[in-house]
Amino acid sequence: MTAEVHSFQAEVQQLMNLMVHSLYSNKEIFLRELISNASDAVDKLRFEEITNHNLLKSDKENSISIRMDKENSILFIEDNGIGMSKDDLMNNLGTIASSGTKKFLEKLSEQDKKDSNLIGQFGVGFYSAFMVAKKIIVESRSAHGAPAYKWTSLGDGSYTLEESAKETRGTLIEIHLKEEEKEFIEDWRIRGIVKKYSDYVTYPIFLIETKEDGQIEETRLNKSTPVWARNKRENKPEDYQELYKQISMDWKEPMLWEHISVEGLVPFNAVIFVPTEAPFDLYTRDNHGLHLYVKRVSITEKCKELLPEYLRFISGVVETDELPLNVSREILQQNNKLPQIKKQIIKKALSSLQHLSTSDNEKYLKFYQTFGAVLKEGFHFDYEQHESLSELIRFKSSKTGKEGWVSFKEYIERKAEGQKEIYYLTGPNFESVERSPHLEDLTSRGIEVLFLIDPIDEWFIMSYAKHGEFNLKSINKGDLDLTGVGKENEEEKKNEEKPVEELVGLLDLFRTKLSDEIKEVKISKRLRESACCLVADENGMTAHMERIMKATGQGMGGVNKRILEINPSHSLIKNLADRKNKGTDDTTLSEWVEVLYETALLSEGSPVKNPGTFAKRLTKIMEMASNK
Ligand SMILES: Nc1ncnc2c1ncn2[C@@H]1O[C@H](COP(=O)(O)OP(=O)(O)OP(=O)(O)O)[C@@H](O)[C@H]1O
Repeated sequence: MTAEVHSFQAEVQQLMNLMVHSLYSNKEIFLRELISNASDAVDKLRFEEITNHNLLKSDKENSISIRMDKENSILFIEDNGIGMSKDDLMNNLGTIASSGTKKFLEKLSEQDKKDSNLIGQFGVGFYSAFMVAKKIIVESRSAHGAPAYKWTSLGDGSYTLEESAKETRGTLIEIHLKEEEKEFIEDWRIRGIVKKYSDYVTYPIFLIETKEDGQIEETRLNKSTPVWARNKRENKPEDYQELYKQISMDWKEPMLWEHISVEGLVPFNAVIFVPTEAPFDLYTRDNHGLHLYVKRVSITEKCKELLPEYLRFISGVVETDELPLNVSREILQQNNKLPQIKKQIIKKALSSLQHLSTSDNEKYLKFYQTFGAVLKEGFHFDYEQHESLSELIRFKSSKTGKEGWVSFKEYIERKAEGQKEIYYLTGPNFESVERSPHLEDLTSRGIEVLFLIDPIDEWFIMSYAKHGEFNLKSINKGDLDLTGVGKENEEEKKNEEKPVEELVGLLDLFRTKLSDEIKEVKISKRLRESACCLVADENGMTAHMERIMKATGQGMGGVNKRILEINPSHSLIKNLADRKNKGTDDTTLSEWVEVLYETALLSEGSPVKNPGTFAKRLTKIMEMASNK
């Protein structure tokens, strides 16, 4: 039978060009990728074997073997796993199977493509073998029994398919090494690579060598028990690092790992990892989860039932013997043992983060800057963990400066005299809240204000209104009574004693003039330097929240009116009150009132309704002032 010629899908060709022309120095990872595929194939076989007794049998134990033909520089990697039919070969090795790889390719800019290190960071599976191969032959027979097929490619845009005489189930891959990559035919090199990357692989990896006397020698290269099932003391840091690379496709070292062995009611072993950097799909990923094994059989790679969404940056492996082997993915959702394992995993993950925060604060803050916003989602979804989560979150504040951080604990330790609430201000970024007029009185009293500047914070605060005995109090919402809190302020005392009658006329003017825009005008207790500011009702929506709602298409129209607070000791307010009381023409005063309101809008980061009119009014007022 003649071979059929097929073209690769465009993206595959793109990926292969990347591989073939890659200057990536860590080419040895190709073997890790092929071994990982072989191990997956045996996993799949074992999983299917439980329910399907008609699969082709193998006379060897489930394993992976590596052989070399030194004379012709060919490396053979063979497994007796599930194998591939002709269609499988076309679908798996002619298109891009993994959607992650596809996204990776889409994400690569032209500039990035020149950065060969990305290859290593991502781990691009089977095709990485083209970094070292001038030709690859894959002979495979599906365990379902269809005839075997042979796939051949030079990595040049096409591949051929023809029937093969292979009788045993599984896959045999021939890597015809490029002239300059012959180091990979040396057995010391192969031993080293397997040890380095694939020591944890569940199935035996054999090196098969023909000795000078013709004897065939089989040496097992990997350890027999996977990392998670061994005693912690037997494992070296490198064991965990390698396991991480295998399961996460992340080339960077993990930031943190935790080996969990639980004996109780539902015994299980697990290793969980926190990455150093955020995966590109951290906010969009819906395929988070842990790799679940039951009695060494891989059940599913992303078991969502084992990990809450707010810990979706964690990857890892869980093995338990407490589930039936033939557990289907649907049954997993109803299984009552998984929630118990999940609970333990959450507990361990949070406590190991807590431990990191006390043992290496710098490293913890790096973690927090990368994953803190995701962690905060937990306040909404996991009431039970509020206490542990509250120990883990950090804030910028009026005292930390832009680079610093403060925890709830530190905040409370340095609270001001008489302080019974935790004060916070929400906003889109540090700059916008740092100079907010709402801070003035608090700052002058030496009271620290937390800056809630993550987009998620408005939701966080809805789910977490109290920390211990301290209510969390927004400083731009409702009344703010700071009597007796922090440093007493002489200025403040004077204000309180001051009669407000002289402001009545001006307040009325504000009310009539701005009745469409604001809910109320009040005398402020929170201002020192600014003439006025806007605040939300106790239960109302802050300007920041309103902007978020609008951005997410849930605008509230004109319904959400705020309160304008004016500073009775500000000379501008005093002058305006004087003018009003002396009966100055309302139309001129109205202009001032409008401009004051508009500056309050600008200082909270909101746009003015009509910038052109605002500019004209301001110019007119400046002109009047300059004439004096
Ligand atoms: N030894 C093998 N036995 C059976 N199927 C295999 C084997 N090697 C590869 N495959 C099939 O080819 C597919 C593509 O492999 P490839 O390594 O490119 O991607 P992947 O393993 O799915 O994803 P990743 O990008 O995560 O490595 C696999 O999903 C699998 O279905």
